[in-house]
Amino acid sequence: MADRPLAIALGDPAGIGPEIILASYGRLRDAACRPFFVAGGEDVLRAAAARLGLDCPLVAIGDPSEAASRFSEGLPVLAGMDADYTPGQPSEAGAALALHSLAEAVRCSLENKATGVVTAPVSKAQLAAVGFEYPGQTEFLAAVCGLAPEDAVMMLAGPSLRAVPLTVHVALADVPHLVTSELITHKARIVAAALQRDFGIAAPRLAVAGLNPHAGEGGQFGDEESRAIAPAIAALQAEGLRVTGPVPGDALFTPLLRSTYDAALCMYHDQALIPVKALDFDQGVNVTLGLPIIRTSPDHGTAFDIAGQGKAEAGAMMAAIRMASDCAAARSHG
Ligand SMILES: NC(=O)c1ccc[n+]([C@@H]2O[C@H](COP(=O)([O-])OP(=O)(O)OC[C@H]3O[C@@H](n4cnc5c(N)ncnc54)[C@H](O)[C@@H]3O)[C@@H](O)[C@H]2O)c1
Ligand SMILES: N[C@H](C(=O)O)[C@H](O)COP(=O)(O)O
Repeated sequence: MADRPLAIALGDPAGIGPEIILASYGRLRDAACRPFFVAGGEDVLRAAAARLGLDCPLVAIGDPSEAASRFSEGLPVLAGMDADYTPGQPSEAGAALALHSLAEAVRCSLENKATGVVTAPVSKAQLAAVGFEYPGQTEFLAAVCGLAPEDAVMMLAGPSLRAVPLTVHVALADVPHLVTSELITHKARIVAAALQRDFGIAAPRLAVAGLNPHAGEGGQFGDEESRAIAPAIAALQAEGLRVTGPVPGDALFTPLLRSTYDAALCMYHDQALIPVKALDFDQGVNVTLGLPIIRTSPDHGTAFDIAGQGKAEAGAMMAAIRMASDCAAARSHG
């Protein structure tokens, strides 16, 4: 089923999701990329196109199986879910649509009607206001796939760097207690397997960051390196994985060191995400590793401050669609 489409989740309709989806369709329609459809939001997308003067025909579909044959006619949109389009003004109705669209896109993928999910940005605060019980979509995806939260691994990937946060949507004060050998070995194994399966890297090289300045300076600035990180690296090496570290966080992203690994395993959210967004913001992709389904997302958020103004760059959304398409190809050839 080479033309099984990707399912796009609309994201928060008050954010830049609608406009970057429309722009991505315009630029990818004739590219060597898998066809895709949007799970709901036909009125939202039509209003966004009108506001921004985008010439993007929409095609209402009743089932994902119609998407591939109609993709050249217009952007296929699964009928039946909608809300008002009020860019920059998030609402509970918009958050509810974002949640329905996400759930529907994932359902299509789990039922093999779609080949993977690309999620446009949501607001975690807005989702929480309508009862979403997860800190982020990564944790939601783990749950709907029947996995534990630590089995779904966030990776940010751009042309310059792939980086994985060991701890994700938690307070910085909680990080030292969450850095354990068990969590490091667990996530490193998932990353290595996913780099093989989805990215075609036969023998992935991982570099593991330290938590403290100078990776602890021999214990002077903290014991997480000696207590948890170094033992985890030794255990992974004993399994035959190509793992180095603990590497001081301020050295890990120099151009020279970046050339020595395929992914950096970082200890906390911003240690991993700052370098990717600094180097590759317009091409960065958030990909969830370890799931039975493919899931990618642009590396940025809802950008309510610029929504509906024609200022949003669609590069990261296009990169997310392309990466999902490439991962699907890698899995079908694996
Ligand atoms: N993939 C996701 O679903 C995702 C990712 C990150 C943050 N978020 C959510 O987004 C909301 C806002 O988060 P934030 O303000 O920290 O980050 P943000 O990425 O939304 O915005 C940060 C800055 O980057 C700009 N920006 C973002 N995307 C852009 C684009 N494509 N083109 C041009 N400029 C762009 C914004 O205007 C803003 O100045 C939060 O509620 C957060 O939960 C969602
Ligand atoms: N941590 C991500 C980022 O800052 O880019 C973002 O919040 C998305 O997370 P989910 O994919 O888990 O929603």
